[in-house]
Amino acid sequence: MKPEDLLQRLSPTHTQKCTVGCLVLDRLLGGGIPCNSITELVAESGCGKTQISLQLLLSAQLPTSLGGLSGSSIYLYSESPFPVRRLHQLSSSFPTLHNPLGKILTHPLHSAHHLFDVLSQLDSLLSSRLDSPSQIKLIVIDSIAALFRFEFENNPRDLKQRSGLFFRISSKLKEQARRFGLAVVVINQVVDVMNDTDGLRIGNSTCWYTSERKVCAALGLSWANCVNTRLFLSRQEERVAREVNGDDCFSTQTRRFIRVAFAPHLPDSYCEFVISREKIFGLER
Ligand SMILES: Nc1ncnc2c1ncn2[C@@H]1O[C@H](COP(=O)(O)OP(=O)(O)OP(=O)(O)O)[C@@H](O)[C@H]1O
Repeated sequence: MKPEDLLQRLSPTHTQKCTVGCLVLDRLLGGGIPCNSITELVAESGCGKTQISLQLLLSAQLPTSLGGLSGSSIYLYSESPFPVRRLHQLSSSFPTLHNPLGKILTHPLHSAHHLFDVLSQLDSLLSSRLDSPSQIKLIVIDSIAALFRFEFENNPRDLKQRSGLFFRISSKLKEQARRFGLAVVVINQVVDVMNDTDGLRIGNSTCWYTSERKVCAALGLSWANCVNTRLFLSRQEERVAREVNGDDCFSTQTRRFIRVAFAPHLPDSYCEFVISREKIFGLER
């Protein structure tokens, strides 16, 4: 094999992608969420991280001719219970899928160590389903920050252990992603940036703005080095005026944005997106 062939094989530009279920969002992402690597969705609460993940659980089941991965998915969750009703609602936008909820395996997570144990146990399941109609092609972890929040103190010993566990978890995920051709999506939260000196430039920016807060991704620099692609979601409340019986009435409207924070295969770009009852979709600029 020539070096350039190896580069081509490993480059996310050439790897298989999983459609997000919307052409505008796929265009932003160069075709969708790449297989063989880890993609992280970072945002404050209520921005749409879980909604996008749920849509991915469905779009991954689409045939490859429609941008899907023709596969089942695993959803590992640590916070709220698995949102079955919402998934059911979103599935109405995928009428060609037969029993889509039956192709999503779910498992609760109690701690970061538990996540590592669950991932280690997944090897045999992933192997047994390889190249079968029920092969697993997507793993979603919702959310990684919640798992680490309570387990470690802010002292040098705990921080060292925490970084060690980041690398063990991400190495396991990357190994599985490459071996089984999986797309891996990890959800992360944000922390406030208190002053300008707090912000360390990671990717396209030192910090981002959401709901008029200055934030950066939770879990710091060590974890940032564990993911291949980071997508930042934000929201902004806007006052909208409309006339009712000759009077001005004001209401608030939430605008949501998705931005490439860093990715080996994507430029710094963003687009606005909408969460409707039926689906999540991007808006043309
Ligand atoms: N059926 C629906 N129709 C329209 N919008 C919805 C619907 N269900 C949820 N949403 C929107 O999605 C938002 C929640 O998104 P989501 O749960 O993905 O946020 P999140 O970023 O995962 O937050 P958290 O970190 O708290 O889990 C809600 O605030 C709401 O605006």
